[in-house]
Amino acid sequence: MGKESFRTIQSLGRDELIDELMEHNALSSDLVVKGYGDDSTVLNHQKGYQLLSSESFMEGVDFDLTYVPLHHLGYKIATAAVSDIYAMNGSPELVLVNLSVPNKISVDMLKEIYRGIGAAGKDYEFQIGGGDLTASHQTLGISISCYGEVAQDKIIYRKGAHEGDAVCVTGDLGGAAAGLRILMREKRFWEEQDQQQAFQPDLTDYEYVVRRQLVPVARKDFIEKIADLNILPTSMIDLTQGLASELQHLAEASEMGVYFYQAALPISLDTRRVADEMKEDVDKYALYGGEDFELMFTLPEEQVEGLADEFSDFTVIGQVTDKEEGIRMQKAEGEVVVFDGSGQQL
Ligand SMILES: Nc1ncnc2c1ncn2[C@@H]1O[C@H](COP(=O)(O)OP(=O)(O)OP(=O)(O)O)[C@@H](O)[C@H]1O
Ligand SMILES: Cc1ncc(C[n+]2csc(CCOP(=O)(O)O)c2C)c(N)n1
Ligand SMILES: [Mg+2]
Repeated sequence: MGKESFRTIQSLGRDELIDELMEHNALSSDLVVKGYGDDSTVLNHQKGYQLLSSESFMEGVDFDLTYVPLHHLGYKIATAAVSDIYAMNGSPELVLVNLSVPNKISVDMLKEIYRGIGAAGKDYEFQIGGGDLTASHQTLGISISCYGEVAQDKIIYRKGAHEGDAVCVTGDLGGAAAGLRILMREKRFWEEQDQQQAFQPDLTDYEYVVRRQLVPVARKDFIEKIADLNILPTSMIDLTQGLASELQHLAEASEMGVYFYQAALPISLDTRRVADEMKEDVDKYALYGGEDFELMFTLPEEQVEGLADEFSDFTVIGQVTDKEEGIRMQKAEGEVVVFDGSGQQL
């Protein structure tokens, strides 16, 4: 391949890259209700729909073995995979685990990863159904594919948001990014120590954010609550890549715009404290940090109160608008900023 034709992956961006790769897909099976482009792939099934999601973590890119306990790693990747099933209002049933293992990883270390996946299996109620195991030269790679199910009349896509709907998020945002900042800082301290063995970081002041980074929890509780209350959001997505990017995904799929309020972003005090310490803007953690695994959903305005009466762990951050309005955020001081196609603030 000539040098002129070498296009870097960065030059395209993630969504464009996936679109281009998928041009090679030759078949569209009757089994497939929604191929790629939502949180899970949707297949026909006698009783409803089958859901498939997949998640890959690479050492050095998605986790760093110097500060990630292996059982947490197992739990976290399982959380990421099931979160995409919950984001379709489904329930996970089974996972396949693919491991690429370098020599530096022992049997006991792999068992620790599986202990984490097993603990997630208990919490989220899935079975480990199999997988694949291969060697790797340097870095550990783990990928989990999750199979889940949802009734046909209960599935929630990214599309479906209506003008005027309230835009809501569960939990609080930016905590995982704050936790990552702390862990990276401690790693730097550790590397700068002469006697590295002797150094024991004290993370007790940062327990909440470090947990948000290392062992995030997928919102099974929310999915169960809306089932109980017979509430069906008009659209939903999980917050893996940060609010800005996922707002873009939801708005695009729904062919709508969103107007939201910076002051309404739910951010915990622990997260704010870390941003202050780092002299960073805490809203950037929420907007661009990712890995919170909370759910964002849209709900007709008149149903918000009914949900709020029974479930308190969610926040209305704005409303769905016409597509032409784009994605806009009203800052605390009143100024309105527009987000462009890549989810970056203009
Ligand atoms: N290599 C790939 N080939 C084909 N489709 C892909 C590929 N990678 C991702 N996709 C599809 O693109 C869509 C978006 O995937 P993406 O991983 O960005 O978000 P996601 O499924 O919500 O997961 P995450 O939790 O990682 O954000 C999904 O429907 C997914 O199936
Ligand atoms: C060592 C290390 N480097 C970076 C990160 C941050 N990180 C990993 S995945 C992700 C979201 C996108 O996920 P996806 O690729 O699934 O969309 C983010 C922000 C980390 N946790 N550890
Ligand atoms: Mg997702």
